[in-house]
Amino acid sequence: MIIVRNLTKRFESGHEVLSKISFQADKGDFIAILGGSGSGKTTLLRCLSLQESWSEGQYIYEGSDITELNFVEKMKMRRKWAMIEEKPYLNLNSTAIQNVLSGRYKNTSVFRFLTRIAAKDDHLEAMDLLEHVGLLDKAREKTSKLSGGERQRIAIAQALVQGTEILFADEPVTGLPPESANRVMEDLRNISRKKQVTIICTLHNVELAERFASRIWGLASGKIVLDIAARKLTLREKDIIFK
Ligand SMILES: Nc1ncnc2c1ncn2[C@@H]1O[C@H](COP(=O)(O)OP(=O)(O)OP(=O)(O)O)[C@@H](O)[C@H]1O
Repeated sequence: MIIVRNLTKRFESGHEVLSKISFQADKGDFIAILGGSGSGKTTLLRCLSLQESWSEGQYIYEGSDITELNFVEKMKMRRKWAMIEEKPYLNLNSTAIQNVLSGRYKNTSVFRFLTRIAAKDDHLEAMDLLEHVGLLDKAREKTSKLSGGERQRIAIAQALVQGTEILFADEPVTGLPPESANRVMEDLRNISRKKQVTIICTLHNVELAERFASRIWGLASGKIVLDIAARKLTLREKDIIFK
């Protein structure tokens, strides 16, 4: 469980980009963050994934106050989290399964890291994740031959092979054709439901948030102005978010 209280982020210029953000997120929540351009969506995701420092606020994960942890403890905590971006970082010359397994090497022994020899269990888990994202039949395919949507689904499997408990996704479907975007969103939903991974995802597309997420946050001027169980938004709610 994540509990955040009064997260505030100011950049050096003094510009307050996030103001007193508070929420609780549970295992298996699939949260879509909607908001206009410049509302602070990416900054919020970067703060929550500890890629940006905070100015003020408390961040509790599984009972530990993260803001009070030292560097090593924070690094250990971060191993349970993963981030996927609009353009996934994959080795296009490797096969799909090799890319998925490369997520595992971050948490593995030096010998395996150097030799890139995967344990049988890791291999089975990677295959299981490829099945989850519907790409088992493409496991041996070179990644350069896969479509944008398929690459994003490989990135999701790669993120999860680390035993990830929280997945942050920054605009994971931007630029994908509608069918591929639907498929990526469907995979994220399945993973949150079946593997109880907490997913926090920024989106531009309201309809995708309504259809696939379990919860919608509306962000405007650095504040959460709407926090509801996902459903079709009313015109008034859209106005509040995108005014
Ligand atoms: N490093 C930085 N220094 C100063 N201001 C920044 C920095 N990064 C972002 N900002 C500002 O913070 C605000 C929020 O930016 P952010 O990228 O989080 O918005 P966003 O909601 O993700 O926007 P978009 O949907 O256009 O990607 C913007 O006004 C932006 O100019």
